[in-house]
Amino acid sequence: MDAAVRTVNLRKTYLSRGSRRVAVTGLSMAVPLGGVHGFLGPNGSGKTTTIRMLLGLVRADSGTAEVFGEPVPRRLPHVIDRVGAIVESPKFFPAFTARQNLGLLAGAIGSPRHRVDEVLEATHLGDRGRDRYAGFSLGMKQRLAIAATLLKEPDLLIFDEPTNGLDPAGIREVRDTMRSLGAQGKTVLVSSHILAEVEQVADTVSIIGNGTLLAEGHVRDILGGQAQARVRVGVASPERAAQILQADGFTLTREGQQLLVGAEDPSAITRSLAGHGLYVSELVPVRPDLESAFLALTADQGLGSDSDRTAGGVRAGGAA
Ligand SMILES: Nc1ncnc2c1ncn2[C@@H]1O[C@H](COP(=O)(O)OP(=O)(O)OP(=O)(O)O)[C@@H](O)[C@H]1O
Repeated sequence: MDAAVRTVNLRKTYLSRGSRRVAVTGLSMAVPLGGVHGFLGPNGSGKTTTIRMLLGLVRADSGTAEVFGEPVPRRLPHVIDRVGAIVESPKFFPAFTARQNLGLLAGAIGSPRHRVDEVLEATHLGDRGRDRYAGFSLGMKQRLAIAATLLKEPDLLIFDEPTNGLDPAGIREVRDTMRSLGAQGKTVLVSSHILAEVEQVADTVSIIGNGTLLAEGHVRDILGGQAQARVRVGVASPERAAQILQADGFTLTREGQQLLVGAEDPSAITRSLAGHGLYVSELVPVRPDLESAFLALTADQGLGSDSDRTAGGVRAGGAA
């Protein structure tokens, strides 16, 4: 597979208060070319450290990393023009308009002036270019940050938790922007600990915990591999229905008056119950989500034993 980013056995430790803290260990991951790739993990799992190593901001202890096939940091100067990144909140002048701020940046990096209007359009800020930065909502500020990374027409965009601190509307705006960049054929590597957010936008994901890879691939494959399809069944006599279904080999759990039944094909449930004179009033497939897959994966890793790593915890949901 051609990869925009590839790491092999990457390791990074920090010296902290006299002891070594392992941030990333044995991390081998690949980000395919084109589309949105979610980089998922709980707080403290090593996402920012990995991104910083890719950008040459932190040096790995061992292992290798490549961006567009070039080993980094050694050959980073050869590919850096193809990479745009937001790792920390970028600084803009509050009293300047969006267009003035981008114009300054374009001048500094040698991008042609017409790029300013193009990137404002690409981030749906075309009609806000003459507004002052100070009056922007958080979502608009973040989209302006994305606009700034687009000035030099990068092929790879790296966003570290780009929706942190945004309200649902801002999250949606940034998500739509990432989706449209991915659809244009750019590679967007976006880190997050908010699973619902990435699930809605990513084509592929890498999930890490404790600095190492837990799962990687297409979202649908990870969902398929982790969670059995379930169906919520409403029926007048749930107790009797549970007995019948269990006798027919279904696994299930009771939820009040309803049953959650493991089944790929809901019609198998109706067939089984109707055969005993029971008719369902409700039959709703429960979609397996990345959150359950993620929690199952990270639970195996004993996340939670290290108070530092889990200080922020895993935030599931939260997206609009
Ligand atoms: N400069 C540093 N010095 C010491 N330890 C650090 C440093 N940077 C990160 N760490 C530690 O390395 C581990 C990984 O941190 P990192 O920021 O890479 O994780 P993360 O997945 O990006 O977390 P978050 O979602 O909270 O940003 C954590 O235990 C963190 O405390």
